[in-house]
Amino acid sequence: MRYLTAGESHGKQLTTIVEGVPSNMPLHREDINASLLRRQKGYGRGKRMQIEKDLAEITSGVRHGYTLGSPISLVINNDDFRHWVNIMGEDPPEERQKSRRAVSRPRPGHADLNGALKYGHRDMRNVLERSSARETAARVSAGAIAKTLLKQLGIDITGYVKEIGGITAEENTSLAAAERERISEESPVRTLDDNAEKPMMDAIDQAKKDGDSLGGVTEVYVEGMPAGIGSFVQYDRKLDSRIAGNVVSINAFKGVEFGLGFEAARQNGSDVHDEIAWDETTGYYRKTNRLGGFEGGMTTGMPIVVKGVMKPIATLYKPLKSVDIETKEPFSASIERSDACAVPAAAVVMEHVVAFELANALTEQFPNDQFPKLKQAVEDYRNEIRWF
Ligand SMILES: Cc1cc2nc3c(=O)[nH]c(=O)nc-3n(C[C@H](O)[C@H](O)[C@H](O)COP(=O)(O)O)c2cc1C
Ligand SMILES: C=C(O[C@@H]1CC(C(=O)O)=C[C@@H](OP(=O)(O)O)[C@H]1O)C(=O)O
Repeated sequence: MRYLTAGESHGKQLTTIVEGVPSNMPLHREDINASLLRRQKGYGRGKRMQIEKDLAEITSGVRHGYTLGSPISLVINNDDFRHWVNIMGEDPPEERQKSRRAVSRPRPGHADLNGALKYGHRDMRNVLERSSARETAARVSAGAIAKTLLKQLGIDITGYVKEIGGITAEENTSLAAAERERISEESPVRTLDDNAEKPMMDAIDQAKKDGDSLGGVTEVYVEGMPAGIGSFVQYDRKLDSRIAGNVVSINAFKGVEFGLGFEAARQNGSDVHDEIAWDETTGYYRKTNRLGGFEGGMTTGMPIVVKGVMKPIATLYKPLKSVDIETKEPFSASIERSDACAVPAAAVVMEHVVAFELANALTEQFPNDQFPKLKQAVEDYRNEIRWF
């Protein structure tokens, strides 16, 4: 499976094309829209999210609620486009086009300057429009299709917030614990709007007051992946590395950990590796899951536990210094709107990005044009490895 996205942040719409989804898999736009709605929630987001109401329209590849095996295309409208027609429209009236100011002031922490240098754009709007995390809505729509596939194979995946601005979700009341309990439900990632997460919300409020922003740690937890998915035989077939690359491809993500992650560097081997056991119902399993579900680039059959690190939002009300590319003069970046913290939304994005890579690995390992046959092949494999 693979997908491509297209679309500018304030352009007309986002487009996603997903290829390689087998035929005869039930798929409903409601499932995709539920995911999109979750991505829009979360304490700390700016005014843009009040304007958008993300809904995906399936424009090809699905008929009467089943996939056809042909490419699935999806479109999501940018409701904000109506405010940007003169700037982002294909054919704005000429007099307005003349009065339109080029963006010549690159924002630190964004793609603006590097993208301008690379593509030769003196108007950095040509960079920032596409580099915006608006694109993550399209990625979630692709991931929602993958999640539908995984769910029908008995694989549940959920993403949640672990940490914001150095404040960790407490284990007992945490988003993590609550989410794990509800893992097989529709998994509405909590949106930092109840008392358990009050310290995080306070920290976001304080950052906002200070004109600052916060990052954090998100975690994705996957149950039900059979052992042996991925491969050790070639570097680019290692599934953990493919997941890591995909996580870091999300806007503002700077690091990934599996299981104990960086903590493993500070432990003895006997406190890091997971002993192997077997019983009739489960087959092989690990007594602990400190490695987070991967050994040798392949799944172990234990839950996959992967964390992502999101840097604080780059656009700050407390302006950072930069240089105007026309005058070469320094300036302080001023802004009109931005998120103060997008970690809850990013947890949903990460969940969908990981889901896609898992679905991709499964369809590679059990290639079949027809979903019911793929499902049977996965079931046969599960039975086979239980008694291996
Ligand atoms: C869901 C989400 C929302 C984001 N919202 C903003 C925002 O409002 N302002 C901002 O400066 N960056 C925001 N970002 C991050 C930027 O898109 C990102 O930092 C920028 O494109 C540069 O890419 P890099 O940080 O991966 O190097 C957001 C990221 C995500 C995942
Ligand atoms: C539009 C989304 O996120 C945007 C990502 C983003 C950025 O710089 O990445 C900047 C903000 O956009 P704007 O400049 O229009 O306020 C966010 O709202 C979204 O998540 O759908």
